[in-house]
Amino acid sequence: MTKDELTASHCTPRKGPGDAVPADQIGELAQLIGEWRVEREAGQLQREFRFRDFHHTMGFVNAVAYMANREDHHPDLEVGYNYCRMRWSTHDVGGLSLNDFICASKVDALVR
Ligand SMILES: C[C@H](O)[C@H](O)[C@H]1CNC2=NC(N)=NC(=O)C2=N1
Repeated sequence: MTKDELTASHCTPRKGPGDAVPADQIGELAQLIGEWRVEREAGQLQREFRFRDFHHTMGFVNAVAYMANREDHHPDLEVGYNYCRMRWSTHDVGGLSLNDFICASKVDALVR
């Protein structure tokens, strides 16, 4: 898969351990979202974004929220004046599903 294909993909319902990304496929997907930290043990993707001020931070957060609602897949956010720390994981899978990589890639496209 290419980065563009990942970004253009959409989330689908993924439930249960059978929908987790197999360990031997995580590396290949991780290469496509190189700015994210892939925490295999915790089963999550994490990235920190920095902004000029609160207006820019919240513009980004709102764009992410809009995308997440459309995809029905939602990040954990830690937001401050000029930063947003973001984590993606799939609760229904208990770790990483393809949905997490899709959404991380879509977020990358917002700040490109
Ligand atoms: C029914 C609905 O698809 C699920 O509750 C979705 C909503 N958003 C979600 N977001 C995340 N991050 N993980 C989930 O498992 C999840 N499940």
